[in-house]
Formats: sequence, structure tokens, C-alpha cells
Amino acid sequence: MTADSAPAGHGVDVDALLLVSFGGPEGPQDVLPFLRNVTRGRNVPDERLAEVAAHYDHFGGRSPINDQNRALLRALRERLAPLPVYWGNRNWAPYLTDTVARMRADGVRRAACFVTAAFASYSGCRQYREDLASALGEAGPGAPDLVKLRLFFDHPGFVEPMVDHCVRALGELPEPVRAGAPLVFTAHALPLAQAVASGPDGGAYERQLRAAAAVIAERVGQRVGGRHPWQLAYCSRSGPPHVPWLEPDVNDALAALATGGAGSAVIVPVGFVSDHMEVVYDLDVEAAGTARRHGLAVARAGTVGTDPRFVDMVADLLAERRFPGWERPALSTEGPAHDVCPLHCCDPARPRPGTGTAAAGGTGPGGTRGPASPGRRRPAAAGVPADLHVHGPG
Ligand SMILES: CC1=C(CCC(=O)O)c2cc3nc(cc4[nH]c(cc5[nH]c(cc1n2)c(C)c5CCC(=O)O)c(CCC(=O)O)c4C)C(CCC(=O)O)=C3C
Ligand SMILES: [Fe+2]
Repeated sequence: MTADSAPAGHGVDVDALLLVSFGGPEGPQDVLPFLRNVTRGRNVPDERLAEVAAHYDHFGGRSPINDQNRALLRALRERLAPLPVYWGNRNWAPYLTDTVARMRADGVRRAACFVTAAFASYSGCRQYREDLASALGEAGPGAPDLVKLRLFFDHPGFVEPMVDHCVRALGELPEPVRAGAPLVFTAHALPLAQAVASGPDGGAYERQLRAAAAVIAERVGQRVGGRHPWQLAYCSRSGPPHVPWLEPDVNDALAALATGGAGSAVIVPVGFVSDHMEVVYDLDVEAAGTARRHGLAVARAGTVGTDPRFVDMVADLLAERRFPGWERPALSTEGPAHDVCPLHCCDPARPRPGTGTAAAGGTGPGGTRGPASPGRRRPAAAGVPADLHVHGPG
């Protein structure tokens, strides 16, 4: 039985899919307005914006991300036909607000939302729910219900293509330094406060990254018939130096590997689903440059992009919500992720159990599951606004 031919159960029926992504500039004149959209309300100094703008200038002022999403949109339309598939971004056209307005005009009643972020975090999950909620607010009465599909960090449709990409990258390393080459899994750095607050009980971003990396590394070892040690590192850190962020930075991790005597490494951008700017600049230019200066041979593993298994995964995530009892594959003990984010999920300002304070300034992301038992819902503290729901349960 396929996702398209199953009998209707008591699941959530949908009449469209909405592809939700970050967006990026498409020419030099877009770069600053795009960066202002990304950083709106956060007082990012102009020097930082200029520094990031220079990364885009390196590529003619055009991010590859929108073309990559156009390709994913085409693949999803083909896979899901006749279901209509729409596309909207947080930070650049087509903006979610315009897309949701168009869906309303087209008479869409309920759409499933596939967000191009695999891991729990404010930027990767909650902020997209805020974006969807505000697009609904702007569209007004008659706007479609929006149902966000679950996070997919350990879904086989994500893990298996990444295993292939790691195996291929290992093959690109010079033969003498290939055996036992360390796998350096990378994801976007987060301010520690956001990492601490990620997921329903905190610390989910790093736990999910480690879970996905462990599964991928294990399968790579099985495929090539040899063990490859792995570690997690972070790219694209920004923000003032006195604010703590997740560490180590990928550049420091590569330098430390070289100092420790490693001859090579594979950089695995597990935190991203396409080769956008944070990959082709921050990893392929910056981190690869660091490696070269330290005499470390590196290869970079590809991202899932439009791999047919990844496209099938979206169809399966949709089927999970439409048909109760549909298999919910998850290859690690961290998954499958929840369908509906509980109150305060990924909210950096959430009250912390026992302290009555927000997560900011908490301890490290590894040991931050608060004293509350995971199944118990904390009562909403006075003054905390009602949480964000873009849809009702089931
Ligand atoms: C978790 C995460 C993902 C993965 C999940 C997801 O995909 O959503 C992601 C993706 C992306 N991040 C991207 C670009 C940027 N991220 C920035 C800034 C930030 N990202 C953050 C986190 C994440 N980011 C954070 C905590 C910040 C700082 C605070 C803030 O600003 O929220 C800035 C501002 C400048 C700077 O300070 O670096 C830019 C330009 C692009 C587009 C690339 C292209 O154009 O091809 C993509 C896909
Ligand atoms: Fe979340």
C-alpha cells in the first residue's frame, strides 16, 4: 500500500502541501534587504551584516537556496500529484504571507506544512510556526488550517541518503588517509539559550544531532567495513562574543584534528537539507580553507536535496498524519518526533521548572532536562502568552 492509495481513516485530511523554507537573495540588490529580514528586531550591527553580505557577494549576490527549493517543489509536485503543492519562505519571496493568502483565494481548506529543517530549535521549528501563525493572521477569516509535519532528523528518508553521501565523500579522500578518517558532523550554531530551550524538555537540538550522527556513522562503518570516529561541530556562528553559543566551531574542530595527528576528515552538513550558502561558503570556502592551512585533507558530504528517498519521506510524513496506524519510522531512540509541539516547545523565553526563570543563562545543553518528569506538562506561568498553535490536535 502506498501513501496515496491507503483508505481514509480518522486522520487529518489535507487538500494541499505547503513547502516552508528560509529563503535567500537572488541578486546583489537583494542581499541587504534579505539580511535585514533575517535579523529584524535583533539589533545586529551593520558590520556583521556587511561581513555576511560579503559571503553572498562571493557568489554573485545569489544564494542557491531558492533554486534548490524550486527543484524540491517540482519533485514534490510530481510525487504527490494531484495534490497541489505550494511554497513559501520566512525571509524572501515567495513570502509565506503571500503564499497563504493565495492558498486562501484558491479555496484550500487544510494544508500540511513541510519545513526544510530536520532538528528542533527556535529557528528550525518554533519560529516557522510563528511565521505560519502570522501568515494566517494576515490572511484573515477563511484561511486554511495549517498542520506542521513532524521533524525528520532520524527518518530513514533523511538518514539513508546522508549515509550514501558520506561513503561517496570518503571515496574522494586521498587513499592513504581514507581509512579511519573522522566524520565531522556540522549544524548551524545556536546561542546556548536557544539550544537549552530546544524541544519540549530542553536540549533537543544537540541530542537529536548526536542521535542522527551516531546512526549515520554506524551505517557508514557497516557500508565501508571499517570504523570512522565521529564528532559534532557547529558552523555559521554570529552574535556578540560575550554571548555563549554551541561549540566547538567547525574550524576549531578541524584545527584540533590536525594538531592531534589526523590526516583527513569528512565534513558532513547533517544540519542542512540542501547545499545553500551556509554550506557552500561557511563549509566549502571557510572550513575547507582552515583544513587546508592545517594540512588536513577534507571532503564534504552532500546534502539530501531532492533525493527520491527524501521526497518519498515527505509523502510518508503526510500519510502518517492522514492515516492513523501508518508506520512512523525512526532510526534512533530520540524519534519519532511529536506531531504537535507542546506548550513552550523550543521557546527560549519559557519558564524553567523550579526556578520560575527563562532558559537564558542555563547550564550546558547536554545536561538540561529539568527536574520535571518528561511526561508532565508544566503549568503556564502567569504572564506567559498563550502558546502558538497553527492547528488543533488531530
Ligand atoms: C538552526 C538554523 C538553521 C537550520 C534550520 C533552517 O533551515 O531553518 C538555519 C538555516 C539557515 N540560515 C541561513 C542564513 C542566515 N542565518 C542567520 C542567522 C542565524 N541562523 C540561525 C540558526 C539556523 N539557521 C541562528 C540561531 C542565527 C542567528 C540569529 C538569527 O539571525 O536568527 C543569518 C543572519 C546573519 C548572521 O548573523 O549570520 C543568515 C543570513 C540560511 C540561508 C542560506 C542561504 O542564503 O543560502 C539557512 C537555510
Ligand atoms: Fe519545536
